Parts: sequence; C-alpha cells; structure tokens
Amino acid sequence: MATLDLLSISKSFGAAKVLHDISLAIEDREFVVFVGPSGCGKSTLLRIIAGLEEATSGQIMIGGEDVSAAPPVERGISMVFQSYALYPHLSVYENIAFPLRVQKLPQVEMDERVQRAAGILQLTDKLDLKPGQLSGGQRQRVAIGRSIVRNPKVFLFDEPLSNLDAALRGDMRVELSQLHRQLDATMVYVTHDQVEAMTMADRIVVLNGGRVEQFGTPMELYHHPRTKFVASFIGQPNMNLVPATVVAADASGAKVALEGGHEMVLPVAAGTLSSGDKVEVGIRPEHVEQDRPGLDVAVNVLERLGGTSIVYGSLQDGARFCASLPGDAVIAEGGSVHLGVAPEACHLFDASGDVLRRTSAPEIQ
Ligand SMILES: Nc1ncnc2c1ncn2[C@@H]1O[C@H](COP(=O)(O)OP(=O)(O)OP(=O)(O)O)[C@@H](O)[C@H]1O
Repeated sequence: MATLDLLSISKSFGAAKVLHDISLAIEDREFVVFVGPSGCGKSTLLRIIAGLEEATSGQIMIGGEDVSAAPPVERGISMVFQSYALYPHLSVYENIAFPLRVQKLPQVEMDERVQRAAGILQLTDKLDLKPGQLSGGQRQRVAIGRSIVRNPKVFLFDEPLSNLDAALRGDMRVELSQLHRQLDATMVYVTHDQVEAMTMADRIVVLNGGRVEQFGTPMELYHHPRTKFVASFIGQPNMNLVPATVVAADASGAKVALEGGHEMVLPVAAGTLSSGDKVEVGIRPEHVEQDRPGLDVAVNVLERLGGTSIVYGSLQDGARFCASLPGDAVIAEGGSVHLGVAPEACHLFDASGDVLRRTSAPEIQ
C-alpha cells in the first residue's frame, strides 16, 4: 500500500479552469473521500490520479514516486466506476479474473486471487453466474472484486453506490468500510453524498468550484467548519444560517441581533467585528433546545421519526429554520415553538462566508 500526494494540481478544459492548484497529502491506508456539489471537479481530480485525464500542471506521487507521466496501468491504482463496467457474457469468475488474464498470470495464482476476493466479498457461490443474474449490489461487488485481485497500491472509487437504492446503499457503505479495514488499503472515494463521506472517511476533502474548501476528519468538519459552504454541506439536516447584525463587540465577544430580534453574545475573538457588521449565525438543527429564550419559530411541517422530531419552520421574517428535537417533543404543525441555542454551539460567519475565530474562553451573558 502507499501514500498518495497531489502537488499543485490544476486542470483546464480549453479556457475553463476546473481545478485550481490542489495539493493534498493522503496517508498510507487512509480512506479519503472527495465530496462536493455537481461540477466541483471531484471526478476530474480522481481521473487525473488514475491517469485517465492529464493535469494541466502539477504532480502526482504514489508511494513517493512521481507517476505524473506514467500510463494508468503502471500507476499501481485500480478504479471502480459508477457503471459497473462488467462483461455480460462472462461469468462472475471471469469478470473478476479479467485483469489477471490480461496480465497472463499463471492459472494457480489467478485462481487463488479470485477465490480470495470472492471470499471477502461473499461472492463464492456466485462465481458461475453471469452479471445479468445478480442484484445491483452484487454486481458492484464483482466490480470491486476485479479491483481487489490486482493488488493495487491505491483503490479509487467514482460514485460506486449511486446506482443502488437507498437501503442497499446503506448496506454497501458498511461493507466498504469493512473492506477498507480488511484490505488495510489506501482508498480515495468520490461522492456527492455527505452521508457517505461522513460515515466512511478517515478524512474528507470538501471541493467547491475546483478548490479545496477544507480537508479534515468528519468531526473536524462538523465541529470546526472553516467556511459557510463546508458548514452547510456537512451535517444532516443542514445547518441553519440566520442573518444577524453586530450590536456591540469587545474582548468578551460580540453581541449580535438575529433577524427576528433575539440578541445573543457570541464568543468571537476581539478585534474581528465592529458594531453594524453584517454576519450570519450558523445553528445546527440538533443544537437547539425547546422552551429556552431564543427564536420564535412557526412550525410549518413536523416529521415524527420516532427517536427525533424534525421541525421545518420559519422565523418571524419568513426565513426558513429547521430543528431536530426529541421524538416526544410537545409541538404541533401550525403552532409555534421557542428554540434556544447555547452561544458556544453557534458558528459565526462574516460577509465573505469565512468563519470568525472564537475566543478560547467565552464569557456568556
Ligand atoms: N472532458 C471535458 N471537457 C470539458 N469540460 C469538462 C470535461 N470533463 C469535465 N468537465 C467540466 O469540468 C467540471 C468538473 O467536472 P467533474 O465531472 O469533475 O465534476 P464532478 O464534481 O465530478 O461532478 P458530478 O458530481 O456531477 O459528476 C465541470 O464543469 C465539467 O463540465
């Protein structure tokens, strides 16, 4: 297995620059997920690592070796695509064995590798079947099996679960995490699904407009998003962003008036804000508490999920606000609810969308 280093990768298609100076150091055996909205450049970056696309500038190092000019087969990588790309006329066995036949591996070694991969992926009793006789999840496992037998240094996955239904996607997420542990391999995985990213990744790369917005562990991104973009992309339901105006700011923090009138003092480092500044307060739906001073929220739709109740509501000025409350919370559609939040659980963003640095010891009024 191997480290994977991207050094100042940029990519343009004609006049359109789609990747801007991307540098990442991915550790040996790490599971890294590239996540971001459609068109942010995740697949292009993965294809550049695979050698299927050429970077306009920059270098790719696998295991410390510069592979930027190497063709895909010489990079020690193997890629699993969204479309399984199986041969319908070949058996599961032959599909998995395909890259080894191309390499002309001796029969005994080939059989050993295919049986091992089939064992790991629970396909041993399916080896004689054709892809058409398998479920979507099983087909995807065959595609993964074909990748495993090559013993790559780095596994690359391009949205491998997008063609599966929601329940199967959940099962496959768990299987892929187990597979990562079993193979102890370096893996890079592309998805636009933040739940996949949060549940499977050791570290997540959030891409936005061809730039790395943040690279960190799932909980770093959840607790310490550096930008409004990361804050609203990570976490389910999405973080609320409430417009606010700074009323006063000193060493103890900034007093802000949220739209709707509620005031709170947030622990922001001295000197970062002045009276009159426009900011946005980020409040995660799961961090609000019912019946404490705070926001008045009209309950438009209430979803009872059992363990939690999700409120889709609106503030006095009409802005939408979502809250995740206990399953048996006393609320009703068409009514209203008082929702408070601890200042230290709030995130504060400046007009450009960057998070404002907090004081280490907040003084809360
Ligand atoms: N071969 C190409 N020629 C021209 N433009 C391209 C080409 N491939 C990708 N692009 C453009 O590069 C940008 C990034 O595309 P990319 O497929 O990497 O995005 P993505 O984040 O993977 O999106 P999605 O989740 O929709 O697959 C897009 O604007 C896309 O239109």
